[in-house]
Amino acid sequence: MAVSGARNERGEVRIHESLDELSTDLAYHIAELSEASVKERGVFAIALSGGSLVGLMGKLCEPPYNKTVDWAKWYIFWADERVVAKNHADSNYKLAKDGLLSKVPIVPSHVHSINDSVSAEEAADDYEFGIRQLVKTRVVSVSEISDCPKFDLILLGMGPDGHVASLFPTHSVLNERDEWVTFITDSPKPPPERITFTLPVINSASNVAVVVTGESKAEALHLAIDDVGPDGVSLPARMVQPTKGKLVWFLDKPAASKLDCSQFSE
Ligand SMILES: O=C1O[C@H](COP(=O)(O)O)[C@@H](O)[C@H](O)[C@H]1O
Repeated sequence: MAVSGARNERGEVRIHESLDELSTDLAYHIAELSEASVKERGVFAIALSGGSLVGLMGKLCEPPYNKTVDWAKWYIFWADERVVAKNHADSNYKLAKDGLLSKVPIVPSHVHSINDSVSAEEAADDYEFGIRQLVKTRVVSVSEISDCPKFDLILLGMGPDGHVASLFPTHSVLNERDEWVTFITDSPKPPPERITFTLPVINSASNVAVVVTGESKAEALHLAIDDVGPDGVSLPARMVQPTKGKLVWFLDKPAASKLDCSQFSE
């Protein structure tokens, strides 16, 4: 059974016995948020990441969710994308298409992937423009306290270095406050060219879920979640602090192995 505990501004932490248990909990969480959002707004605007996350969402393609989720109301975005062709092995779109989108009845026009035939800078501008149009029509809500889009759910992974989306440690894009979507051409993790949601957009979401598995991420997770003083301040994963939204961490035991669990409640 997952151990859950409210941890001040670091959100709710759910530690799972196995990846199977984590996947079950994650699918349940996403389906619940989808239902609530469709009931309240008539749509569900969800932003995906790449990496290990997509495989862990696999149970959404199985019963009961393949039938019970209102897929026609889903609008799909990416919190980050690699600027490569959509059929390239590094494409986050391809990963999601192969692992999820092709297995459930999502409306093709609701899938908002990047323009892969332009530069990273143009792709970021173009992606932001598209989101602005959807904010105008309220497919994506708007934050009451910033002019940012308010996604119903942003799903993030975290790298062993503590990066989330394509926001890498010490990179200047961590300071971006004006753009919704920005770009980098020097990612320390290949491929180098990427677009990414900025922190103000991530922190304006109604819900953010960060999915982290594996022992290689335990130290960064400790810095991201525990009270570590100045050591963690500049870690991108620690900068994920939704202003009004709910933050939930979905962890397996190896990833959580360096957390100070004394503050968790069952
Ligand atoms: O490069 C990326 O890495 C992160 C983490 O990936 P993971 O495989 O270690 O889970 C991912 O969240 C991001 O979307 C992706 O572009």
